[in-house]
Amino acid sequence: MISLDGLNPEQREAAETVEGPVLILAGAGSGKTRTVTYRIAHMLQNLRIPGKQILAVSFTNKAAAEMKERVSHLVDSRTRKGITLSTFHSLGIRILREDIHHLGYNNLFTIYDQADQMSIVREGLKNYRSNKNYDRGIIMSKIGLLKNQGISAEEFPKSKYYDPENNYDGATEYVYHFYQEKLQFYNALDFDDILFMVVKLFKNFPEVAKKYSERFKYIMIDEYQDTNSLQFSLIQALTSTHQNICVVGDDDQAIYGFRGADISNILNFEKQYSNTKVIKLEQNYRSVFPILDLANNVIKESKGRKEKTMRTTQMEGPLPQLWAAGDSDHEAAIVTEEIIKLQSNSVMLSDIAILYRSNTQVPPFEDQLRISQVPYNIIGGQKFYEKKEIKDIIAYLTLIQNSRDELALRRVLNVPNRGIGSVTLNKNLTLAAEQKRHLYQVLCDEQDHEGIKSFIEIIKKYQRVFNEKPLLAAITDLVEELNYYDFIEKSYDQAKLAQRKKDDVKNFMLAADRFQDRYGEDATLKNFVERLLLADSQDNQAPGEGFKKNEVTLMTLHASKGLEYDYVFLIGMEEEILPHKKTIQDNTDIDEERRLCYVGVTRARKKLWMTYAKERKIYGKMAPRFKSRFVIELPHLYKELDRTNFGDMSEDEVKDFKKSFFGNLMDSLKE
Ligand SMILES: Nc1ncnc2c1ncn2[C@@H]1O[C@H](COP(=O)(O)OP(=O)(O)OP(=O)(O)O)[C@@H](O)[C@H]1O
Ligand SMILES: [Mg+2]
Repeated sequence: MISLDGLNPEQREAAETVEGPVLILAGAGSGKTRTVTYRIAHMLQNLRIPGKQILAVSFTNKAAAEMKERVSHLVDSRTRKGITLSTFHSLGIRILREDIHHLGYNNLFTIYDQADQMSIVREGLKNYRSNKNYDRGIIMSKIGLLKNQGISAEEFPKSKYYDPENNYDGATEYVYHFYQEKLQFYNALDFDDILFMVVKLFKNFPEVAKKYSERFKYIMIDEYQDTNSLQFSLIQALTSTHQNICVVGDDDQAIYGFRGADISNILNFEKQYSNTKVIKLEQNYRSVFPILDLANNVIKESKGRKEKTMRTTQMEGPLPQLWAAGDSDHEAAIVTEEIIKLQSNSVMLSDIAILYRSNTQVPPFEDQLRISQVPYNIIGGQKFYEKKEIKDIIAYLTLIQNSRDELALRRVLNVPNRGIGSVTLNKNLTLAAEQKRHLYQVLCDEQDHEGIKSFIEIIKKYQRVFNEKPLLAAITDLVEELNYYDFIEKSYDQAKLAQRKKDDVKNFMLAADRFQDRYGEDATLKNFVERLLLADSQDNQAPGEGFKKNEVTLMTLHASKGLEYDYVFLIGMEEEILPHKKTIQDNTDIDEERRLCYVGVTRARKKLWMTYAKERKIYGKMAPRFKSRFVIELPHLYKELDRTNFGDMSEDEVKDFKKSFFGNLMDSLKE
């Protein structure tokens, strides 16, 4: 038996109520996620509910991985076998792999990333006859937003989102059609398609929806305040045969409105599901009183919220600090210095996080941490899978799996060089278009071109090899067959650079190796490629990774949701960063920025630092900066320190200081 003694009476009630709808609406750090974890353990171990009937959905891969880990501490692997703990996206992919054929796609579809998406939009715009210059990014994000509202290209002109006066909408309509047709032809989906297609599938084929609803008899959703209308439709479909749904969330932490999340999903839950048991949690177990006090006061000003009270028993703790830095480099320098101090007081680096509003704040911190040899990990920042060499290999793997993927095909057709120039390519593209066939099929018929013949041979050969050999062995063979290391060496003049690229490829192999270790028989090419493509913006973990390393964590406020750290640095606490410049200019949802600030503050358990720079380079020019409005009203709740070293230096001294600072930086970059 699992004991539920680790829960307070309200949490316990939520964990024990497994039949019927349950809503836990409570503030940060009140143990919502912990309750879900214990609830799962209770169902598995005490009620003997088979794992395959349980579905728990988290917001990010990292949060899902944490939940998995917590459950694995509570119940052994046999008891939890078959359970689904995932994100909406991985759940969606699983469903589509099983059933997308109903929609006319093949189950081995590829998932396109942003670069792939952009190149199709570009092509679409080229076809769109207009003398106007349209911004691809705007069109791309319009399409994404539409998909998140469940609106197809056909439905767009009839929807409330269509404005005939707006000439972007005309272009978007055209490109949306073009884009969707191409994707289907290539047997590919983009990220937004995943849930879009699942909802379409469930709508058009109710018997498929019923199958999943009967499979997942017990459903839990964490961070429910950030679900959008597609996710809501998905949940409705999954609960069409029962009402065993438990959602947990906090309206004060709704931070994805900009991506179409709809806070009314949580606020109206009781109306959607009659007889909902509502549970409130008021005890905060995470943060010491001074941090909680600041958080409560930051969020108090937010409009239209459900009033909540939060108490803690951890009354003792240092006051949060607000540091003024000279500029962004100085901000990074004082934070790094403090981290080194913490480290020398035996604090684990894995208990420290640096949180920020936007990725543009990261470079000075990366530089400082590297110079100071403090190990760090940037969540969602490092674009490992976007490096050219890695993308090439992934393209091979994707193509081996889905030969209809024309983007992957075109990417590597002549990599390494096989003498297939653009003339040859265009000839075959025209042929494919004329015959309405896939480029790959057309190339398969090629008799004369040696380069094409050898390319097709490789793809065909490895379609076999990946079926016969374990993943790592097959990838190793492929890289050798391609002479890929040679190719890298020839492509880069600088030996060092070539070496670095080769190391990237080796790291990729290590990732495959870890993946194989972790997933054993399930480490198929299909699953591996999927995991690679799912490493979305919030999550750059290499596949198979996920163990806590002793590194400082750097991530955006958005990515930090649900996580906690003993020591937290909230950087760039200034106007035009938090709140973001765009929301100030458009005077849109400043409250969403406020909630973001609340999320940041409530990540800290023991101590919180906030920093801002008095000056910052904006578009290459130094400009004065000001403390964020979110804290300016609350000076009694933190200790303010002016940390500008430049305070009593002469101008020349400042110059020298900067020169020596940047000198170090340049040296370290040269290393
Ligand atoms: N009853 C309890 N006894 C001891 N510790 C608890 C209890 N409930 C929660 N905690 C601890 O408090 C911390 C916060 O819990 P948890 O992460 O579940 O909160 P949350 O409500 O999900 O927060 P967030 O809104 O930030 O996601 C965790 O370290 C958790 O283990
Ligand atoms: Mg949580």
